[in-house]
Amino acid sequence: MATLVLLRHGESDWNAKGLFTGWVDVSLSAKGEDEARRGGKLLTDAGLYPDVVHTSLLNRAIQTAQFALGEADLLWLPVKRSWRLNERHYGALQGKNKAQTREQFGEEQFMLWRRSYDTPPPPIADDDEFSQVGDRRYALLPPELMPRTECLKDVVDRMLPYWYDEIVPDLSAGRTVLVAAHGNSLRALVKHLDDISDDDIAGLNIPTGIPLRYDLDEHFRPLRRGGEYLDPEAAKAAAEAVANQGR
Ligand SMILES: O=C(O)[C@@H](CO)OP(=O)(O)O
Repeated sequence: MATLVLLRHGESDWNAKGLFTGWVDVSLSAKGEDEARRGGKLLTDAGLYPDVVHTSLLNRAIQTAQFALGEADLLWLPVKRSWRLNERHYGALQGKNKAQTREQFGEEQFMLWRRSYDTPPPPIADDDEFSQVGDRRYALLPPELMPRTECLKDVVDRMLPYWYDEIVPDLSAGRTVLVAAHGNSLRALVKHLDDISDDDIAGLNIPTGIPLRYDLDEHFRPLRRGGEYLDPEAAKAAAEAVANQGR
């Protein structure tokens, strides 16, 4: 059996302001820092000690791992980072207010962009203030892989190679793996793990800062579908709050 722990970053400054964030590199809010520390405490309270951590290239996930691992006295852990764990690129919606977008385009279009499996928002222009073109952290990314927008299906497609090539080898070596990432990159991973249909994934929301534990069988499939949040009640309330953003 292998153990995987998924951790969505704590609340970011833009989560607090209700803005679409995607690849824009915002920091944790003070509340988000507290959530991340609490996530670390939940790990130690559960006796869960990761051996390795994987993060996206975005500060809010990196900071969350740091705060959580600091709390657990595990700052020394080996770490791997990849753009493949980044948040979904939100295209031209990056930097836009969710409630205003919903008012402007209507509930149906808002939800299609936000939660449908295969409808990406319009692409972002390279000269948009919230474009990542030219960002040094993606300098080694082949230009044809640099997204200008993504739907969840695109995230599944770019995340899965990292799952198979980098995370599964750690799990099969017997390591407990912590993945600190984002609402939509973790939805992509949970969709794969729990084999959730393209339609049903629209209803899945991941709360900030609450570790989600998966014990996996020899085929790296969950022993228990849906895994187990280390604070299930708080996770349920927080997932509902995520679902209701923009309302
Ligand atoms: O703005 C974003 O990048 C994401 C996560 O915060 O938002 P949503 O939950 O609306 O997909």
